[in-house]
Amino acid sequence: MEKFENVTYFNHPLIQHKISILRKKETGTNEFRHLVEEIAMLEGFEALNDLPLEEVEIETPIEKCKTPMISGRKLAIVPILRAGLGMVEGILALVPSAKIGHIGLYRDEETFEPHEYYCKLPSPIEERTIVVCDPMLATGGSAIDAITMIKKHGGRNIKFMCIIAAPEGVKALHEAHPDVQIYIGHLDRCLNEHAYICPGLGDAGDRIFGTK
Ligand SMILES: O=P(O)(O)OC[C@H]1O[C@H](OP(=O)(O)OP(=O)(O)O)[C@H](O)[C@@H]1O
Ligand SMILES: O=c1cc[nH]c(=O)[nH]1
Ligand SMILES: [Mg+2]
Repeated sequence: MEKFENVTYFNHPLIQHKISILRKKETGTNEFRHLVEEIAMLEGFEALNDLPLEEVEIETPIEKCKTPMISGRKLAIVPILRAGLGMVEGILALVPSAKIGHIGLYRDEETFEPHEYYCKLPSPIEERTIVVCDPMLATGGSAIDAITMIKKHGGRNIKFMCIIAAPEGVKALHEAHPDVQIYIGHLDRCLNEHAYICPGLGDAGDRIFGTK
């Protein structure tokens, strides 16, 4: 797989271990949901390592002092529905004041093309750091369309966070949006004839919500 400057792969053992449990077909809905949330928090810890700080004056029980606090640009978390919803609480645990947008996309089962059914973003979107999340980056079509939509609304500072990616999706997303920082829990082997990630974990939305 070609190396791209804007792509971060997590090799932390805790993330890798949790992803392995996610993959198991016997992992049930409740455990699956908790794992997705925990992985999102661990990835978010790294993905948000460039949030700007400012020195703020506070008073400790001992004396007044200046101390760093997160400042300036505000955060928007934008899950791609449905499966991206599973990652929101994990990121919110790190930045509870973040605003949340939603982009509704589903992939046509035959053409694998994404179809939009919802878009609501917090304003002013152009002043926010935006974390788009979706556990799966397969062909890349959904992530590409979601980010195109956000840019049309004025979003500029965009990060994309996923749990499992296929090489095809990473390449396509990088080529379509080279300005977007991409965070990937694990890079899998390839896509199959149904555009599912191999070995993957199956349909993330169905596993999070217990559908199908
Ligand atoms: O990279 P792509 O080839 O576009 O595939 C990835 C998309 O497919 C899944 O969503 P799905 O269409 O299954 O919708 P759901 O989350 O509602 O189940 C997944 O959560 C991504 O959004
Ligand atoms: O493997 C895949 C591909 C797309 N969407 C999923 O949920 N899983
Ligand atoms: Mg699905």
